[in-house]
This record gives sequence, C-alpha cells and structure tokens, in this order.
Amino acid sequence: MSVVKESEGIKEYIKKTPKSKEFSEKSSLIMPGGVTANIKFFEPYPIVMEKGKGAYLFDLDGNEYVDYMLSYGALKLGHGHPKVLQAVQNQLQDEGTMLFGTPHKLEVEMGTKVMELYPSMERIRYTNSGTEATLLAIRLAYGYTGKYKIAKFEGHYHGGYDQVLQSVNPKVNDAGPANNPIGISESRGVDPYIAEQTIILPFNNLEATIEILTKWKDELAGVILEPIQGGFIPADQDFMDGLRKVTEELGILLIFDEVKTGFRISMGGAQQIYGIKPDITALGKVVGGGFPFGIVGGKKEVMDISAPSAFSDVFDSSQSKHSNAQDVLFHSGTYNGHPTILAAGLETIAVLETEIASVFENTEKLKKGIVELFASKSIRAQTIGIGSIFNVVITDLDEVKNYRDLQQSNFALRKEIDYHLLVEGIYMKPLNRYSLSTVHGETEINRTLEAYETVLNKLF
Ligand SMILES: N[C@H](C=O)CCC(=O)O
Repeated sequence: MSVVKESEGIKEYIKKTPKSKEFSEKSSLIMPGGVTANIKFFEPYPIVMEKGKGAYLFDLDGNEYVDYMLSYGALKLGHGHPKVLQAVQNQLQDEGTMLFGTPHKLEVEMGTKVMELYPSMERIRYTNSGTEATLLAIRLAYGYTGKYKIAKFEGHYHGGYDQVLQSVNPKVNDAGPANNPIGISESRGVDPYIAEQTIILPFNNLEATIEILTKWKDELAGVILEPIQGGFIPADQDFMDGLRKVTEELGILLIFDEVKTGFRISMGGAQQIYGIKPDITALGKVVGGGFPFGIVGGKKEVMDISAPSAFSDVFDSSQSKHSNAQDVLFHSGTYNGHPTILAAGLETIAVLETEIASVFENTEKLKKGIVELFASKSIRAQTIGIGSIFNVVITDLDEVKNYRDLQQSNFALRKEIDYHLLVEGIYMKPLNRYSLSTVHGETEINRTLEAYETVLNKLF
C-alpha cells in the first residue's frame, strides 16, 4: 500500500481557501488557536463557512461543499430544513417567549416521544449538550449505587470533563497492554485524582472486560460506552449481551452514550438494534434539531433519585427536617428543556419518522461506491458503520473491532485523500467520520463518488 510522502493536498487546499487563511490569522488574535472548540481546528487552518443550505456548505471564498460533517452528525435533516425553521418560528410566535423558566408542554411532548422510541428510558431529564448528559448519567450512577468509580472503554468519547477525558485517543505505546489498557489523560488540567477513579476497558473483548469489572466491582458505579465506538465501530452482539449480563450480576450500572448513535443508526438508537436495555442512556446531537441539547433517561428507580419532590434540594431554603440536600441528586439548569430547542427536536423526529429509511439507503450506496473505487486501485479499504454514519478505514485488517485495530490503519493516506476531497468540494474534517442527512440524495452521492474517482486517479 503506497503512502503519500508530501502533502500536495494541503498545498492545493491553501490555494483554494485564501480567505479562510486570512480569517484564521485574525481569529487567532481573538480565540486561542482561532477556534472556540478545539474540534473545529485542523491543519493548517480550518475552512471558515459562511452559509449552509440543505446538504451544502459555502465558505468565505465562495466554494461550495457537500457537507458530510453535518456538525459532527447533529444535522440529520441537513442545513436549514424548512420544517424545522417553521417549527422554531411557530414556537417563538405562538408561545411568545424564548424561555419560560417553568415546566411547559413541550417538555412532556418530547419526553413522551423519546420514551416511546427508547423503552429503557422510563423517566428522563433534559440537559444542554451531550457532554452534560453523560455527566448527569455518571452522577446518577454514583448516587444510585453509592460507589464512586466509572469504567469506560479505550477510544470512546463521552465529553470533555475529567472523569471521561481519558484514553480517547492515546498513543498505543503509552497505553499498556491491549487487554488491560491503562488510563491516559487527554488534556492539560485534568485532575489526576479524578483521572484515577476511571477504569479503562478493552472494547469488544468480553473476557478481559469481565476480568477488569470483577476486580473493581465493589468500587464501580457504572460502565459507560459508545455502543458503536466513535459512532462507527459496532460492538459485537455477543460482547453486548455479555456486558449487559455481567454488569447486572456485579451491580454495576450500564450506561449507553448514544449521543452519536441516537436517531442516527435507527430511531431507537443502538439499543434498538442490539435489543439491550441499558440502565441509563445519554442522547444529544440529532434530537436537538441543530441546537444545543441533551437527554438523560433510564430506569425509574435510578432517575427518581433526582426528584426534588421526594426529598429536599440545595435551592430549598426551608430544608425539610426529615431530609437534607445530600438525599436528592442535584440536577438543574436555567436552559434545561428550552422550548425552542424542543420544538426543533420534535419536528426533526417527525421528519425522520418518515424519511430515515431513505437516508440509510443512500448511505449504503455511498459506502459501496467508495469501496469499489478503492478496490479499482487495488487499495484495501472499508466503509465501517451502521445506518447513516460510517468511516473510511484504509487497512489490511479483515475486521476493525476496536481502538487498537483502528490505529493500524493508514491515516496518512486517508488524510491526504481528505484534503484532495476538500479541494473537490467534499466537506469532511480530515480523518473524521461521515454522516448523511435526509437531503443527501442521488445528486450528492454521485458528485461525491466522482470527486473520489478524481482524487484516486490523481494519487494512483
Ligand atoms: N462535542 C464533541 C466535540 O466538541 C464532538 C465529538 C464528536 O462528535 O466526535
């Protein structure tokens, strides 16, 4: 397999995006690195977008791109879907406010819908992001079990806080044996004490996972995982069944982080596909209809420990004689259950209920086309994923099952292809996963495959 030595792709990218370059120089004087979320950065500077419409993004230089990032998968109806725009407008006009600061009807409407699609969620709470959702899920596990360690899998991402910002993308040489990985913090400023409370597990390795969970069972409150790693590497069914069984046996809560997979790989997420009921689920991205949103749901007895009606809480100055703040699990937020966001989310779900199948069909066409184009150049590549997310993995392995397998793939070639694709008008942050929307149709798929063909012909 040939590896491209010098990046022609980056050179062409720079030629095509002079205004983004100029903008990034200025924005670096305002925001560290020129970005307000590290994930938005890539070398030598990210493309600065100015408009979005349907499946397309338009940058400062007037270049048009078919967008496969879709804001890290959040926009499952594409950019500016008219029905979502209308729902947002209607909510603001009809209800006359952006925020009630009280319970309101859309909270229950959304909850009813989500609980119907995710039967494991017997009670739910709203948050303002997927990160906040996993944070609450972990606190619930601590509060319910009275244990204060959490286990996560190597290579899985659950948000940017200390407990889970561990071994997301570690250097394999530093990360210990594959069947007993050690925790590596992924940021400066992570409190080493908190990092030590996180136990790292090997994905899709049931035997080793059971051994580690058994060792820590008395201290572990929960196991959190992306049932589909990074949104694209699926757990084996046996692994998932075994994990559910052992967590039940050991009194450890099973937490599904379905922020990426919820409403993307099926309406009912990975849990629907695997037929597994986790104890707690975190949702985000798609269900916010493009706005910041998260949902945590789970077993009634677990969720109900946050009910202020049962106990007292930090905001209750009367502090009942019979209980104190520690008896209730604190969860609050001024913007939780934001009506405009709920309106956008509900409309998104309604559209997906009729259109999700076509997104899956189109995703399959694109995946197949990409693999065929690689094969025509005798390059071994796979398009790994379920539903409307996948990743292009250039590898000699027959199967990619976890983080360590993924690290053996040819990232250098994939990256070079991605820069050339950007030049050809396909928007994909280099090395990231593909997400499709209801508005990615035949035109966009054909255009993408033509771009791939052009790039592969150029490189090989
Ligand atoms: N919220 C994350 C970054 O800030 C998104 C991670 C991902 O979707 O890959």
